[in-house]
Amino acid sequence: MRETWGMRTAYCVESVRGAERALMARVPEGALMQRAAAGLAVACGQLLGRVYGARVVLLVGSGDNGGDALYAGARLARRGAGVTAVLLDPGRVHGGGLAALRGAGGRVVDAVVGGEGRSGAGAGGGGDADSGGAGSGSGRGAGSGAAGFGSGSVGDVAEGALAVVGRAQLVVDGIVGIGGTGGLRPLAGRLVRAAQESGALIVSVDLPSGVDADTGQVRGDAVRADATVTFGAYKPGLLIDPAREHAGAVRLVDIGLDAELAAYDRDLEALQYVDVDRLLPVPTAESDKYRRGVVGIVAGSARYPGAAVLAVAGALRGGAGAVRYVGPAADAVIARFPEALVFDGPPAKAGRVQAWVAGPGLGDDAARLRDVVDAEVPVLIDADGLRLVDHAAVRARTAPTLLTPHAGEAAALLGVSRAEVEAARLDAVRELAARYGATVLLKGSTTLIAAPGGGAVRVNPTGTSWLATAGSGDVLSGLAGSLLAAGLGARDAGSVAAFLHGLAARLAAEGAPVGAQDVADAVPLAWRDVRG
Ligand SMILES: NC(=O)C1=CN([C@@H]2O[C@H](COP(=O)(O)OP(=O)(O)OC[C@H]3O[C@@H](n4cnc5c(N)ncnc54)[C@H](OP(=O)(O)O)[C@@H]3O)[C@@H](O)[C@H]2O)[C@@H](O)CC1
Ligand SMILES: Nc1ncnc2c1ncn2[C@@H]1O[C@H](COP(=O)(O)OP(=O)(O)O)[C@@H](O)[C@H]1O
Ligand SMILES: [K+]
Repeated sequence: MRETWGMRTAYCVESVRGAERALMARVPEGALMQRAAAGLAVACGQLLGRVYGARVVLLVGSGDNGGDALYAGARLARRGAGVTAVLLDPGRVHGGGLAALRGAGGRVVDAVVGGEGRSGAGAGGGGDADSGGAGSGSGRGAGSGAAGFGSGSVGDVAEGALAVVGRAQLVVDGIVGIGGTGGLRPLAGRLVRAAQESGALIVSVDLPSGVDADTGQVRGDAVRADATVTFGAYKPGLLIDPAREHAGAVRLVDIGLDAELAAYDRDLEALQYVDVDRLLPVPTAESDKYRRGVVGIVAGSARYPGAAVLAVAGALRGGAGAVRYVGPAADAVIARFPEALVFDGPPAKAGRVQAWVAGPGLGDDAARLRDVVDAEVPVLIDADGLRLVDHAAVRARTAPTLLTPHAGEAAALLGVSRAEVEAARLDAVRELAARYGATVLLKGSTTLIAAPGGGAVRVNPTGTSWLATAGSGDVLSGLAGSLLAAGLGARDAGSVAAFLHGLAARLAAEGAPVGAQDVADAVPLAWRDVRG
């Protein structure tokens, strides 16, 4: 799935809403929703393969997210699909959308016992009756919602609603989009579970209902979709776990928002192949090993010599002209990489170095680490280095600093639990960068890179869980340090390293387990893939 166009960006809800308001002032009423619904219907059609005769069920919430689902359902019904809308809050439903669906021959059932008939539809799903909650214009019905899903306090899910969901081929999740707060409410949860158990394809409208659009957090139940069709812009939650996992394959539908979004700061960005290609440090005719950069590696110990070897392995593939290893594992390093320069004295006396990597397998060697932190060149601190380092000394540094914690190390730095970091990665990486005045690369299922001055957080698009293997973080450290030595800024070095590292793991793994050395060995393949 190689993409040749540039940076993928994501915007928070506030920015999307602002851009939408500006655009809506220039286009006919309802035009944006029609664009969204058209894109949604096309995506559903492609997933179904054959629309004619397909059984499609729309889970329709009380806002415009439900409106999108209804208009898309109308389009599918006109192409011959059997479409049934399940209204979660029959008293509050997008009137124009409901009328469109009915006009196209779609059926309507109420989700809740007692709500039946208020939308003019019994559980059996007769579609001809008039809607109690729906007007014919584009606004929403104005019912009280007293017996509705929104209150979350009514009785049972109607059997008829569960039955249609159980028979669906495709379920469209229009429960809630960017207007949502918290996880799914109980009745929605029941219907979603039924959809999940039915084995139907599930397509979420704009976002999987129940996830936090801005942060990727999931507080409670949320839809697990096969695909999500999002409108105007990616939202951060679509790119960050745990929400990202809920989204399935994400498709962006252009509704004409780009020009308006240009007025807003991006919250998240993901480098693509072309961006990485532009950043890779390629030698020129004037290059020599010093001009290409020397990266110093302070890693490994008598107990963990392997970490030194792996960090050097990463560094040799990162574009620096020379790798200088400083520490007690020189024999192991030389045995594997005779091209490495080695030294067993203090880093300050090791000779010329344009960037340092300190920490993998370091044990308790705080003295060597201190030397590195005092150096006036870019420094990457990882693993044991993060545990040993003097926080005030990091904050006092003037040259770029890149910290590369996994969730456990980030949790220790922040004084919270690992689970809290994993649940709220974006907050954690921003907070760490601000607290330490350093660029922070937070590793894990979603790797994020934040700069100390704020601005867009980078998210790595190439990650793969094959990387969850001992020592692969050491390879990443060496790789990123090498890119620092070659002259990249800390944010670029971290994000390019993560991109190459993930790609290397994919290329090395091809669906089978790999070790950290295999990942290092495949970095040149990743490099060629990017340049090719
Ligand atoms: N603006 C535009 O130009 C365009 C917008 N578009 C579309 O509009 C969507 C935004 O629509 P929106 O603003 O109406 O909000 P929306 O996401 O439907 O939800 C709000 C409703 O949900 C409810 N609710 C809240 N939390 C909930 C929960 N956890 N579980 C269940 N329900 C919950 C809440 O009700 P209440 O809390 O009062 O019960 C409220 O009524 C956007 O995502 C995109 O799909 C596209 O058409 C493109 C053009
Ligand atoms: N579930 C996962 N999905 C994708 N990448 C992962 C996952 N788990 C770990 N990784 C990646 O694997 C590497 C592991 O690094 P780290 O935790 O430092 O391990 P080690 O200390 O053994 O080298 C990191 O690049 C991290 O982003
Ligand atoms: K949704």
